[in-house]
Amino acid sequence: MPPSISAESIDIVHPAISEYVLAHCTPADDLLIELAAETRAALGDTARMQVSHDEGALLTMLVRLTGARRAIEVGVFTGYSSICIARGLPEDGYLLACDVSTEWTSIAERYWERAGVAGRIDLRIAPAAETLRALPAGEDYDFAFIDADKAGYPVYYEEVLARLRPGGLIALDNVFLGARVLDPAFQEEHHLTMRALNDKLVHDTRVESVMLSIRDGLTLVRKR
Ligand SMILES: C[S@@+](CC[C@H](N)C(=O)[O-])C[C@H]1O[C@@H](n2cnc3c(N)ncnc32)[C@H](O)[C@@H]1O
Repeated sequence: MPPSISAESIDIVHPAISEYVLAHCTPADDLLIELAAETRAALGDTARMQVSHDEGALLTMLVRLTGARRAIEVGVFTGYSSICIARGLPEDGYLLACDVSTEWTSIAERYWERAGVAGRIDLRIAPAAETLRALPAGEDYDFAFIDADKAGYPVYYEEVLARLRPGGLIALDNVFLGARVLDPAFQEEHHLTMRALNDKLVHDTRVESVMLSIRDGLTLVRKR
């Protein structure tokens, strides 16, 4: 366990570095910029759930680098990350997109159409644990992005891993919980769950993993 720290006392990434990083990625296109703006205008502070541009660009790159054809997203919101994933897939690629909100995903569906990726995305509105458990057994998927309710992460991880091909990749978002994983003052269920999952991944011999300090922390897990 690293030394405990007050979550309020640190910036995970210094704001100046954050700004510099954003200015030095391939820029977001007009559609993603418009989606981010509409999400902010419609949902205010809730828009913070959306992945940042650098993280979205990383998702597209990871999907391309793994040569993924079939992907899963757990946590769609208004569709920014699903567009980034779908764009990395080939024309006949497939993205299973899980969420519980028709309100938020109705925005996503509009933007998927406009991005020309709607045909690749299969939206399932139901608790993701149910959707994943109902998938047939078999290592059919190449890539997964987990970015939904944090208490559900251990189940999402196990269900996705069981369906991932060897060499496939899972990306888990928000593994720092705003640095609260380091601060023992935070003892709610999702804090305990994320701490335990982060610790478990280190010794999980089924995979190799690396925790990246991009944004709120992104762990990449490659199935052996
Ligand atoms: C952090 S947001 C996802 C952000 C999205 N990846 C993006 O970049 O715009 C989390 C999403 O998880 C969804 N969610 C929460 N609980 C869920 C559950 N049990 N099953 C599926 N989705 C869930 C929420 O409705 C919300 O849209």
